[in-house]
Amino acid sequence: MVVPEGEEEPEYLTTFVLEKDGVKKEFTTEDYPEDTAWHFVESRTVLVKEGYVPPVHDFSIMTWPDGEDITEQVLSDKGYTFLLISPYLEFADDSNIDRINELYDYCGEHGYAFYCLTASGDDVIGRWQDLTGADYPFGITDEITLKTIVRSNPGLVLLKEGTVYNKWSCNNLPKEEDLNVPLEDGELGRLQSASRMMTTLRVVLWFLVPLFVLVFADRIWVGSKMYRRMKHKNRIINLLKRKEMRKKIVAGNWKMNLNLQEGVALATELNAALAADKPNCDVVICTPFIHLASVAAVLDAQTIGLGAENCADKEKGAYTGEVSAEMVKSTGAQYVILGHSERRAYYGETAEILKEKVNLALANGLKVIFCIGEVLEEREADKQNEVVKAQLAGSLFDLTAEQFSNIILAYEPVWAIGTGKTATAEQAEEMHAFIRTTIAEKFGVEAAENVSILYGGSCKPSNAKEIFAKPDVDGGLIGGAALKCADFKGIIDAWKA
Ligand SMILES: O=C[C@H](O)COP(=O)(O)O
Repeated sequence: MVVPEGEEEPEYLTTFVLEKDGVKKEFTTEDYPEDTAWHFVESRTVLVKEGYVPPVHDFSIMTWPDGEDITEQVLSDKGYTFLLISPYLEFADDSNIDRINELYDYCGEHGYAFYCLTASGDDVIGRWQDLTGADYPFGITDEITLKTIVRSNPGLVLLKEGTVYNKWSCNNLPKEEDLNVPLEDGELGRLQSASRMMTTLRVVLWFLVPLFVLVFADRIWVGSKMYRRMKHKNRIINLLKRKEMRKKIVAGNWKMNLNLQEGVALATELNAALAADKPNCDVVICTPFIHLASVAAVLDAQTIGLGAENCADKEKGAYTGEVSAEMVKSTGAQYVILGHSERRAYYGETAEILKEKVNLALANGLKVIFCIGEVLEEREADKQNEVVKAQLAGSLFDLTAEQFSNIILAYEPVWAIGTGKTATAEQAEEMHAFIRTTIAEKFGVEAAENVSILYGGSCKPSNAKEIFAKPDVDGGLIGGAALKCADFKGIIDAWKA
C-alpha cells in the first residue's frame, strides 16, 4: 500500500484462531506457530491506530498454510492481482468453478497474481481443492472484511496497487472472450471509474444522443409546421393580392326567360342602378340572341358588358336556326357563354363541339365564359376533379396562352344550378383552387393567376359575399337572381366592402 506523503499509515491487528488437539488458541502474525499440527479456525482484523484510509483497508492476507503475511506485497503490487473472495468456501457457489480455473490459467499466462482469500479452515480449503481442482494459492483473511469486499460468495476482485479496479459476482465473472487480451489492453483492466465513464458515455451515446436527436427533430417538425402555416398564410395573402389584380366579374345569364320588352326593361333598370351606384367589379349580362342588339343600345358599355348565351359551332352557311359567333359580335356583344351544363345536357354539346365554338368565338373577338362542373352522381362518387379537368382539357387545352387570356371560367356544380342548393364557400374554393392549378399546369402560373374563375349555382345576395371572399373565387355567373335588378345588384354589391 502506498501511503501519500504527510499521511500516517494505519495499524491493524489480525488475530488467528487455531486449533490443536481440540484446543483453540489465538495467535497474531508475531507468534503464529510453525507447528503444522495447529489448524486454522478463523481470523479477525481490528484497527489499532487510525491513519490514511486506503482504497482497500481493514485487510490482511496470511498465506495458507504457511501463515506468511503478504498483505503489503499484494496491496503494493504494481501489476494486477485477482482475488477470489470467499468468506466461507463451504458455502461457496461452485457452479462457475471452470471459469475460475480458466481465469487462474489466464493469470498464469500473463503474469498476474491470483489468490483465493477465505476465512475457512484447513479442512474446508482442502475439500475445495479436491472438489474443484483449484491450483491457485489461498490466503486467510478476516471473514467480516471479506464479506464487506464483495457480497457474492465467491466474488472476484481485481486489484492494482491497492486500488480495486473491478469487481464481479460469481454469476457475472469475466467471460471467456474477455480473457483473449491482456488486462492492460482490454476493458477488464480499466479502473472502474473509467469504466463508469465509459458507461456514462454509452448512456450518452445510446440514450441522450437519440433523445437529443428526437428533441431536435421535434423542434424542427414544430418549426416546419409553423413555417408551413406561415407559408400557407402567406400563400393566402399572396392569393388575395393576386386576386386583387384579377378581374372581378358578376355575369348574369338570363337563359330562356324574358321577352324582348322585358329584357330591355331589365337592362335599362340595371343600367340606371349601376350608373347611380358604380359597381366594384365588371358586370356582364348574357341574353338570348333576340335581345342582344336592343339591350346593347340601352347599356352603358363602360359599365355593363353584353354577351350571348351560345353561338354556333359553324362559321356560317346553311345552318337553319343557328347564330354564328360573328353575328353575336355584330350586335355589340363582347362575350359569349359556352359549355353551359344545360347546353351539354339538353343539346348534346360535346367537348369537341365546344372546342369548335370556343375557337370561332375567340376568332371573332368575343371573350368566352366557359362553363364546367360535375353532376350530383359524379360528386357523390368523388369524381368532380376528374370530370372538370376532362372538360377543360377537352375544349380548351389546344388554345395558345394568348387565346386562353380571353377565357373566363365558370364553375357550376350542376347539382346546385337552379336547385336552391349552393356549394359551400369551402367546396367552391376547393374546386376553384383545383381549376387554377390545372390551368397553371397547362398554361403556366401567370395564365392561372390571371384567369377569372366565377362560381355559378344558386348564388344569391345572401351568400355571394361569403363565396366571393374565397381566394380563388373571382365572381359569379348568376341565373335566377339575374332576372331581378335588385337581386342582381345585391350580388354585384357583394364586391363592395
Ligand atoms: O348560368 C347560371 C347558372 O346556371 C346558375 O343558375 P342559378 O343561379 O339559377 O342557379
